[in-house]
Amino acid sequence: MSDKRLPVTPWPPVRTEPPLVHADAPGPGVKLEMHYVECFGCGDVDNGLHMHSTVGEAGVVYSQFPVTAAHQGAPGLAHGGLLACAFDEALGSTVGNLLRRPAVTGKLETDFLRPVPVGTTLFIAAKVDGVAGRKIYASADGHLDSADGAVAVRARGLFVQVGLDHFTRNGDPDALKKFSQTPSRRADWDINP
Ligand SMILES: CCCCC/C=C\C/C=C\C/C=C\C/C=C\CCCC(=O)SCCNC(=O)CCNC(=O)[C@H](O)C(C)(C)COP(=O)(O)OP(=O)(O)OC[C@H]1O[C@@H](n2cnc3c(N)ncnc32)[C@H](O)[C@@H]1OP(=O)(O)O
Repeated sequence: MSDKRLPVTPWPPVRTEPPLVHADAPGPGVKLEMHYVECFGCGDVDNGLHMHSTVGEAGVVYSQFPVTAAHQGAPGLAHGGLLACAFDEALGSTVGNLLRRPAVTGKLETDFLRPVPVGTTLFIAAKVDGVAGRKIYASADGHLDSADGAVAVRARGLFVQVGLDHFTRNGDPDALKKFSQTPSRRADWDINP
């Protein structure tokens, strides 16, 4: 397949430092827990994406999105918005777990290169590409049905580090308590850039 459709803009788009994996980050082979039970991407939600992620070598996090009939856009095919959601989850999980810096998606771009049929599983490989202050750049490839299957979707995201008060102030005042109900989550994250 020609790469003519892929972005030609430099990535990351600004000068960055290499990502510093946190000393307490889960290591290769560790299966990541859902970050929040009500998360549409990784939580225990009816018709959610039910994504599972595992830390790989060299700062890569592998996530799987099993595409079901509940995720259709066109008949028999995954909805593009839900595919973008899967990448938001995979990239956010990579940033959150490896850097242990609370961050939200500022920008997410996706290239849909091949259709993703219902019944397939998208194997997503994500990594952090660079950090510039609060700005964290990450990217991922989504492969059809196996880790080395054809690339169907590619994504690039900018995550912006926030204080934990972002979630209590803008969302649920009990957000931190709810996050911490997932056993591996603690409110003792590094919150300063
Ligand atoms: C999410 C859970 C985290 C909870 C933590 C606890 C446990 C988690 C554990 C593990 C995590 C695991 C999994 C996470 C999985 C999935 C995560 C899904 C994430 C989401 O789904 S999250 C929802 C969608 N997301 C939003 O709901 C954001 C709404 N938004 C805002 O809340 C503000 O907009 C904010 C905070 C983004 C920035 O606001 P702000 O005032 O703090 O800062 P400011 O505007 O100055 O931006 C600072 C620098 O970023 C540049 N910048 C910003 N936006 C840009 C853009 N679009 N394009 C280009 N550059 C951009 C500026 O240009 C500036 O750059 P510079 O410094 O160079 O000037």
